[in-house]
Amino acid sequence: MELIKDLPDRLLFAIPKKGRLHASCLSLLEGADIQFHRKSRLDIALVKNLPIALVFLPAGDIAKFVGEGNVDLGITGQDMVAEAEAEDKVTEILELGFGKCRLCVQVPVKGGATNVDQLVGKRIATSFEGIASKFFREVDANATSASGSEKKTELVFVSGSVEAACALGLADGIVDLVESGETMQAAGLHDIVTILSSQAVLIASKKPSHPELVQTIAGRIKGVIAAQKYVYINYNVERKHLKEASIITPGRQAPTVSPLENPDWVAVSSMVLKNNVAQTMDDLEAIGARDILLFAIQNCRV
Ligand SMILES: Nc1ncnc2c1ncn2[C@@H]1O[C@H](COP(=O)(O)OP(=O)(O)OP(=O)(O)O)[C@@H](O)[C@H]1O
Ligand SMILES: O=P(O)(O)OC[C@H]1O[C@H](OP(=O)(O)OP(=O)(O)O)[C@H](O)[C@@H]1O
Ligand SMILES: [Mg+2]
Repeated sequence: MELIKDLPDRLLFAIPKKGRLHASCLSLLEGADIQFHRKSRLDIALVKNLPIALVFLPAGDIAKFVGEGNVDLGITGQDMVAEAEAEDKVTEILELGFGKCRLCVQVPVKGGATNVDQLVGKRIATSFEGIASKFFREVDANATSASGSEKKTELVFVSGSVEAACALGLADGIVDLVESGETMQAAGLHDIVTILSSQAVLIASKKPSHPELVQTIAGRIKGVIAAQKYVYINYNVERKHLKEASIITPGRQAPTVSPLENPDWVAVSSMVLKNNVAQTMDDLEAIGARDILLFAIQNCRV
């Protein structure tokens, strides 16, 4: 941290140092042309082409550091922001579209509880102590007012491999993340409640040291994300079908329409959502569009 104190002129940008979000963050930085060289074992890297220092921290600590203003900007999961109770202390600038998962109450498929009320007074293993205790305090309170019993659900902290806790006899249920559901199913568990949905986000402290640089980085990252989300489509269509074509590929403002030598035909180009592009091409073919070409977008500002 001494090195950080020596960097007053640089914006401090925290990146998860390992784990699920690390690789996607590095590719975002590359797409945003944030150039750096990280020396082996060093958790600080100076950016060569901007007055920024990257700080590599555990994803779980980033919300706290940004919330306290120790670093200006960071990428972490919305679950981590909630767990650090930093929702009011940071500004969420942008959802990044990766690290998507749900934080769920999970119980054994065989012989486990069928709803959360049946977990009152039982043991729950989790590494999300803050969120889980808030959730079960409410479940306990509802059970108390319904039945008069004052049982308290017990939380057992585990730092990883949470799914093993039930099989090992440590807990009757767990609170942990689910993405594909593979880990949960392999452990013989199923989810009975989703406490929150999460994805990676770009967050800033309430008073960043270089507000204009925060905007520059946010703009660049927005461009990289939009470029991943859209492709560029180009095709020829008979002028009489232009209205239908514009409905199929409306673009962000409007499609670009250019005349062709043959006055009955026009060339159309437009940005379209990547995840629906096969359907878009089918629809264009159905109205007689020809020479449909698709291009990847390297980067953009939209
Ligand atoms: N399976 C997953 N799919 C998608 N996103 C996930 C998944 N697991 C975790 N995440 C997201 O990534 C963030 C960091 O999780 P990660 O597993 O990298 O950290 P960790 O559990 O503290 O570290 P590690 O697993 O390396 O010990 C989580 O807070 C969550 O937002
Ligand atoms: O639904 P899935 O696609 O199976 O993903 C969910 C798993 O991913 C995370 O674990 P991670 O791999 O980070 O290991 P950890 O338990 O050591 O944190 C999370 O804690 C779940 O165990
Ligand atoms: Mg993990």
